[in-house]
Amino acid sequence: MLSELPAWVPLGLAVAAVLASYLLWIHTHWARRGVPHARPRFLLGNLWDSAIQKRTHGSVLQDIYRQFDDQPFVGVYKALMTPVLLVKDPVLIQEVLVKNFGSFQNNETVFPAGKDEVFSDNPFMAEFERWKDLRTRMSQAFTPARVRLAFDDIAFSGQKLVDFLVATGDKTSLDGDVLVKRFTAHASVRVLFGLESNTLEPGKEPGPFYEMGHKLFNSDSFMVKLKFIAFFSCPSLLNILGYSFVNQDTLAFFRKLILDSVQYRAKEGITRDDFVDHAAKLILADGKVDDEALRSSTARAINAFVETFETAATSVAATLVLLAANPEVQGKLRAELRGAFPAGKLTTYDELLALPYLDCVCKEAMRYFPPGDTLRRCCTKPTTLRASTGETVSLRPGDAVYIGVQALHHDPAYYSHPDEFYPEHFSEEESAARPKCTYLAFSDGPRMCPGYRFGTLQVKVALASVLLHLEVLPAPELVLPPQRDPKATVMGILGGPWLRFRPI
Ligand code: HEM
Repeated sequence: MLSELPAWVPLGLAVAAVLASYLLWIHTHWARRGVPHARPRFLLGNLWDSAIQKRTHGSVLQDIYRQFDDQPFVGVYKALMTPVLLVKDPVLIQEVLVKNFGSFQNNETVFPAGKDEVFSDNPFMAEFERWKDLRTRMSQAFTPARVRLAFDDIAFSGQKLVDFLVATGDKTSLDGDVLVKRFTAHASVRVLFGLESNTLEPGKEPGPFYEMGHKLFNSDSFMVKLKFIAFFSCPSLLNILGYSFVNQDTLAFFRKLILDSVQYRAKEGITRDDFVDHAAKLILADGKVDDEALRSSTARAINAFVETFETAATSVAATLVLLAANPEVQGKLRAELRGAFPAGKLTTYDELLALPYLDCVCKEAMRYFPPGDTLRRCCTKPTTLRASTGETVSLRPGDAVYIGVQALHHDPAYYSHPDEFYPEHFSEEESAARPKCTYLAFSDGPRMCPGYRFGTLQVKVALASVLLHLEVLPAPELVLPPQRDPKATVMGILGGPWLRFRPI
């Protein structure tokens, strides 16, 4: 009977059997390890809705986190059934981020050196050996002393923001994202390059610094958009799509900026302890331009600019939206600010940072909408995680581990009013009662955000400047209650953070 079948049939059956075994194998990764796991969709896994930008990554993970309420960790599958361990127990989270950093030194997606002229030199994307040097350089640019020195420049930009809003008046709806990026671009250009930009001129376009910064994460190119989706959902696809994200116009713009500034300062004998001065020492050897130093300084300049421009801006925009939606919190914050700065002008760094309610509001906004809603690590050394409840899970190099920041930040076990905007979450008593690693807006451990002081200062200056002079109102276009936009690369508000500002 068998001999009557065409020759390809047994071969086809064998291929089908191998394929079926393979599919069974990849769909049972967590079951075979005895790890509680979410039931995946065939080949698409559990996180597909975020891969197609239907929902945010943080909210998909939050559902799984809540579904496995009493488990310290959960097995999850990404697209094509790539397994990921979602770590929920704060003790284990501390283990991954801080105590056992030696076994989790890399982020999930690593850019090989030189693949992208800019992002390959960003500590966030760098593999451990290169990370050490890049991280040190980035941290040196944002030491506490340097952040303190930056206060006057940022406060100046805060006043420009107020002037811009007063000139605009309360009849015009403004996209808070564009508005705040005009402010962060203005402040970053002053701090990093010692230049005055025209990003905050009323009635005018935001100008090239805004355009260049905005394009870095919000490219018009379909291919770059696809690469960002792959970056978060299926990093191995970048081996096919390529790792190059930053376009040549942006590179050329910043290269020229650095070179012109360095040469101008050398000619005029100007020194100013900032990014350009440091670049000058590397780039100009005996009056000649060192091309490799110019390349790496340009990459560092763009990375510093993008970090100071984008993430803080998304936080400020989201906080303004939350304040517009919660006028009583806004009123209480304004009262604190007016008490501290009766002349309507921010005086000193120390006075601004000493304000307790401003601190609570900033932390609460980043709890409610954490810009990084998921932390993604890669296991780099075989290790076993042991939960406080006794369960263990063994991990091998290459295994991905996720921490659901959004889920933790909205867990009623750690926050008394998890789904409300409630700054009292950060009162001394509530903060003291919370276990470590349950507030991760800036993460924790050696890979914690090196710009947290600078980012916090930008957020506080922007909020304090605006609230001292203007009432923040929801524009008719604003969707309430505010929600995160699943299509945003970093963080966005669904429908746009539309606001109006009434001078008071
Ligand atoms: C409100 C503003 C900001 C927020 C909420 C924020 C948040 C974060 C978060 C959550 C991470 C991930 C850390 C991890 O993977 O464990 C991160 C990493 C990073 N951030 Fe920020 N950030 C902000 C502003 C800044 C600024 C102003 C800089 C400029 C220096 C900066 C530079 C970086 C870098 C270089 C990394 C990668 C660190 C590494 O992998 O070693 N960030 N940030």
